[in-house]
Amino acid sequence: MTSQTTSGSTSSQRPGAGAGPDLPLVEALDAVKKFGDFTAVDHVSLDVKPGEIVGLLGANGAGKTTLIKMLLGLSVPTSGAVAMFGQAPSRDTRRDLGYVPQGLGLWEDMTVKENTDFAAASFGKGKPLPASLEPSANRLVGEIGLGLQRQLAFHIALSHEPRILILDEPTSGVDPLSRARLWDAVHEQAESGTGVLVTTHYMQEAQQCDRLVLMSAGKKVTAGTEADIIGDTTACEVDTTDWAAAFDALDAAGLPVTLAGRTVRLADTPPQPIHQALDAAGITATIRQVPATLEEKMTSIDRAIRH
Ligand SMILES: Nc1ncnc2c1ncn2[C@@H]1O[C@H](COP(=O)(O)OP(=O)(O)OP(=O)(O)O)[C@@H](O)[C@H]1O
Repeated sequence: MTSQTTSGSTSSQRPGAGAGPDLPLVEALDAVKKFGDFTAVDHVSLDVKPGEIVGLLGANGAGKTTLIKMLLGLSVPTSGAVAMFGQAPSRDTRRDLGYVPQGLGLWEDMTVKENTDFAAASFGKGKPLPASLEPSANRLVGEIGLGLQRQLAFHIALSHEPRILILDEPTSGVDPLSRARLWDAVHEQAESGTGVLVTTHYMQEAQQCDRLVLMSAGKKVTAGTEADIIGDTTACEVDTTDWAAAFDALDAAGLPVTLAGRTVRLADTPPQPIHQALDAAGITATIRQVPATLEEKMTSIDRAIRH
């Protein structure tokens, strides 16, 4: 890694000067961020290479946004290093960055067109509004719906053709159709070589990423492809005519039972305690061991850490 921490001396490299196909566009190496005695990010390493979509997952407060702010150069690591295009993040490196923060970062008292014009002037290039935003061009951003606001923030983030796109929960509060469209656009970007780092709470979105990094309480707790993360973890599916009674009995026994439709499932639990709880409640059922889903694996990792 050729970077310095954001507080370090300047690099002789220009943004992207050494960025070959496999060199990271953004990178954190053993990054730590403390707020007083509280450690929000605890020795986390992560990178995003051209053309890949990396999903950053974790419950509220896991440290995702704090890590992103360090990668962007908006917050200085307490220790460790962060780099963008092989050098310390700066105003210069941010020219090749598209960033949609959780709060969207739009000027609400300016019109849609004024927002895009302002961004185009700042970056020295821009793109015309897409057809879906054109009818709202002269409306104040504060007066259009959240879905259109998100589309606008995404359009602005892509207008200067960034080499890295960082999206902090880009689809929260967005309807399923708009979410699917946004993900189409994310894939299109990645196929053209842009690296994408995206935080999300939605497992269906996590499954669209090439690699995943899961954070919990500031730490990176697992990373890899969906298959790497699930590994050989299994879940038990309970086949019974009375799924509601089975659910209640397993829940009362303190087992980690969930419902997928009407299918009763228990992740990371051997069949024996399930049989015992069902027998005790007088419920006849067949138990099948099946591969765990990504969500079940994530939940079980998180539960193990918290206990
Ligand atoms: N400036 C700050 N001062 C003190 N604590 C902070 C500060 N910024 C973040 N934190 C704390 O650091 C922890 C991580 O916050 P962060 O926003 O990075 O989590 P997150 O994973 O992005 O969560 P969410 O999904 O809710 O956005 C939280 O406990 C938060 O309260």
